Amino acid sequence: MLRYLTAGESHGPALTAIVEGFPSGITIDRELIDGELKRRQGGYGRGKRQTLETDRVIIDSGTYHGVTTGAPITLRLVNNDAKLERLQEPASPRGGHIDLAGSINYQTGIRQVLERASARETALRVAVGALAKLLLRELGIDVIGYVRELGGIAAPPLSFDLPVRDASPVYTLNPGADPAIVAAIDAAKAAGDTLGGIVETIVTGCPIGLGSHAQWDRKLDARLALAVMSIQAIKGVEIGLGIEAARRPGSQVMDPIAHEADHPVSDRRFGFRRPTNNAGGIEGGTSNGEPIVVRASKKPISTLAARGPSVNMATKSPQPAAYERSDVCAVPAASVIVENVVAFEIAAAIVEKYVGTSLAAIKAAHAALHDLARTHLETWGTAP
Ligand SMILES: Cc1cc2nc3c(=O)[nH]c(=O)nc-3n(C[C@H](O)[C@H](O)[C@H](O)COP(=O)(O)O)c2cc1C
Ligand SMILES: C=C(O[C@@H]1CC(C(=O)O)=C[C@@H](OP(=O)(O)O)[C@H]1O)C(=O)O
Repeated sequence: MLRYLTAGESHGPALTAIVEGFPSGITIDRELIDGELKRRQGGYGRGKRQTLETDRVIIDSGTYHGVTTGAPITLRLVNNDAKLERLQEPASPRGGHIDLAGSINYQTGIRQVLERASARETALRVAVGALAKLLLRELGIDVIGYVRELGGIAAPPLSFDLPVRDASPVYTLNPGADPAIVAAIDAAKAAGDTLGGIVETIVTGCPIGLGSHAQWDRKLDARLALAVMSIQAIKGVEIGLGIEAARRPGSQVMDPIAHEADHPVSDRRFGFRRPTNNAGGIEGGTSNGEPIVVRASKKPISTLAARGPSVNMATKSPQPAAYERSDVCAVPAASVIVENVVAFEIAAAIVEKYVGTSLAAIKAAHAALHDLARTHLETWGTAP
């Protein structure tokens, strides 16, 4: 079983993740992991904090001469802005944050709970997902995330007709990338407000048969939804058509099935072709070989420079919500986070399916199960 835990506070000395069950034999590609961390730090609308941090992964365990051993892998990120013990207790809780419910739940101040709830933790989740990508790429599985919509303005969708890597670079919203969206972020900032958006992740190259229909907690769509929904500020998750499916008749939701007799032996889909992908690559909790499409809505950031109404925790009298500094928009960052969180869940499903302790074992099982499925189809109806 591939799993991980994270630890660390936003302004503590460091953030740590322990990844358990990661197979042996995979060469650590630091450039890939640090590249993902850099992508997460980018995007138009981020606040001052990103100018202070330079996220680079430190690997404290689980490798030997740069190759994974199968032992738990410790990933660490240093916080440059480490000042936890010097930070003051906010006088008033911020709506949209853990501040009120968390300090009652844990009987602490607001600082203790907000530090752990902070999306600073998503840096670790990206590092863990990037590690997972090192396994996925060995099997030809690619994961890409991008922005679909920001502040209600549509961004160009990714074309399904092109190989995913060539179709579109990640939509990072550097200044000038999309004048309408950049202007909307600038306007929100000037008003002391913030913007949210919709991000999408597409996984290509998945074998048929990740997840299972047989039990609720083994369903791949359910696992993806849990993982993505757990990301700070994500408020909705869809697979394929998602919510839109409810508005259409069945004939416009169900993906027809065809078969192409003339397909290569290595074809992941054994010649089966689907002209549409409304299911988003998952039917009955199981990957069906089509691209997996996960969409998520990210709420606008709740900490407002214009300071929303709140109350003083000591006197209970009205006092605007606390404000120190904040992002105005972190939707591009969310696209990178969702992408890497999805990558991890796909890798976990791979490790589970192929019961793999090593990369070699996973590759052998991958090939053997493909052959088994092909024989199953070729001899269909002949077995007693
Ligand atoms: C990449 C990223 C950056 C974020 N930056 C901020 C921020 O600067 N200020 C803030 O108030 N919330 C920020 N958030 C959102 C909060 O972490 C989140 O809303 C809060 O922890 C409450 O969790 P919930 O919205 O999931 O209920 C950010 C979220 C993400 C994904
Ligand atoms: C540090 C990160 O995001 C932070 C997430 C966050 C929050 O409340 O979630 C609040 C801000 O932190 P600070 O108060 O230090 O400016 C963001 O900068 C990061 O993404 O690396």
